[in-house]
Amino acid sequence: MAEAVLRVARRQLSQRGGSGAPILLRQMFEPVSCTFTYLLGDRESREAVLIDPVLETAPRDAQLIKELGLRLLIWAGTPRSFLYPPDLSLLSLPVNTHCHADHITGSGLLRSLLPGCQSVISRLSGAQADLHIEDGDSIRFGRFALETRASPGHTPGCVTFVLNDHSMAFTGDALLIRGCGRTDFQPEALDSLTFLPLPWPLGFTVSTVEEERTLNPRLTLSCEEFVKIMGNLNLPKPQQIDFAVPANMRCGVQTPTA
Ligand SMILES: N[C@@H](CCC(=O)N[C@@H](CCS)C(=O)NCC(=O)O)C(=O)O
Ligand SMILES: [Fe+2]
Repeated sequence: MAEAVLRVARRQLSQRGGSGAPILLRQMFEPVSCTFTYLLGDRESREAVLIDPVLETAPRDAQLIKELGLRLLIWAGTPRSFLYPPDLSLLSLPVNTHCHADHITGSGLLRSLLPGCQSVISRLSGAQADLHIEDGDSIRFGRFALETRASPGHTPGCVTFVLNDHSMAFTGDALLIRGCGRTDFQPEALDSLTFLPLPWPLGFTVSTVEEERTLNPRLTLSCEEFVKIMGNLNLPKPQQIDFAVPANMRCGVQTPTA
């Protein structure tokens, strides 16, 4: 069994890094699907995790990981916005990480570009991966760990990753800055999302729970109002959905394209 698998410990939500060490953090952008990819690393052990890689930018991410002298343990399917929460009670409720509909994950290609790294996604996503995680699982990298919080709503398999010092949360499409992910892909998940009502990104890349609670218009809606609004967004289908979802159910493209 690979080391990365062993590093995913079950039910360790209360565990903290406690080192106070500064984490290596890079936020990267993929402009076609407007996806943020996050690289988190431990400067001491050089172990790293990549959240939400995109197929087209996987070579960029692999190069950066090599340039920084990092060893990628896993990638993790997830978010496009992150929060610095003064109060994590909101985030202990459904937020997200999921099988994407707007782009093909870069995870399959990264497995080829960085041999030894392993793909990770939630079991509830139903997608293939080297490693499936569930609510409460902790993904360790060096002195840090990401705690997995189930956050259905945008999709039933969405999860949010909370850094174990509780300084950051990677929420994905369920909770966007001033927004939230659409709920018409899997409407049965809507109930859970009503706890985290929100609107849409305005170009911001970082926010806080307090800020969203205050400034995110949908946080003040009643459940009924929220359900009504989400049911009447009438958004067009994501352009890549018809081939991105089937590909992502197989962990993306498995071999480098010519
Ligand atoms: N135009 C984009 C798709 C836009 C879209 O549907 N985004 C999703 C998140 C990605 S699955 C979403 O939940 N949007 C919320 C909203 O309020 O728009 C494309 O064609 O890729
Ligand atoms: Fe999505």
